[in-house]
Amino acid sequence: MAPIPSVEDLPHLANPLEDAKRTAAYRAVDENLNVETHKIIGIGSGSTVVYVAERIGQYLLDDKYTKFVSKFICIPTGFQSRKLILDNGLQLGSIEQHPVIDIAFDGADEVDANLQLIKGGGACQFQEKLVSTSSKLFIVVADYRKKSPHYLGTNWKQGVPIEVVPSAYVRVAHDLENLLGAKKAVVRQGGSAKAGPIVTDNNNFIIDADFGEIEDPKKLNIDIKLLVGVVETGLFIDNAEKAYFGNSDGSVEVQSN
Ligand SMILES: O=C[C@H](O)[C@H](O)[C@H](O)COP(=O)(O)O
Repeated sequence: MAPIPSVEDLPHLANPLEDAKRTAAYRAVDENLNVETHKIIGIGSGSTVVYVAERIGQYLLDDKYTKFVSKFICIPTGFQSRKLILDNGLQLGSIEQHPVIDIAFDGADEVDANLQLIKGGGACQFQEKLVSTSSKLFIVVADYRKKSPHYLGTNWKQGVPIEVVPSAYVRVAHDLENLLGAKKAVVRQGGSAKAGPIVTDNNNFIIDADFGEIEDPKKLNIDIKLLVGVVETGLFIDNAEKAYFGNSDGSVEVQSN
């Protein structure tokens, strides 16, 4: 058993960007997780939420908190997330068993001034949105690159990730470009890791649709959802409560509505 290390005392990681992610994630857990009242915990996907799971694992190892954290049930958002939960000694549960979640933590690809998000850079947005919208509290953790200076689509240039049924990818790409005005809508390929499209944890494809700067993400989200063949968009609207951004100087900026 070991007491939780304070963020300030931690040795720097080799990569300053990882330091920024870790500081944001640790602060977000320390300031929002209530080990006595929270029990069902949503764990997102990506490289920043790794530090959320790590921090919660540190609470598990601290005598003061073990009796609470050992009773946590953590709800994953995909294969990587499940492994994060298990690797940190936490109890794994399912959203079928726990459709109401107390608090969820996850990363983001971009955050605008209204706390609207683009997510899905890692192709996990369907289960992430299922968990984040089933949670009473949803906290975003990110590094400084993710805070948009303006609209969504300003810094994140890869397009809005959209999960689609594989048989519908041609139709959805056509509709995104011809009905909704996407500059381009391209199926995400596996590159050198996999010949052909990547396949999500839900056995679907991802289309990345470039809409440039998105002035009205709420409307765009609805318009995309109405297209036949769309499973879920990477636009997370009116969902996040707060966002923690780790900066390269070790500071953390907190955005809330
Ligand atoms: O599909 C992946 C998720 O939406 C991630 O949370 C998002 O891409 C951010 O990932 P990272 O924390 O690695 O920047």
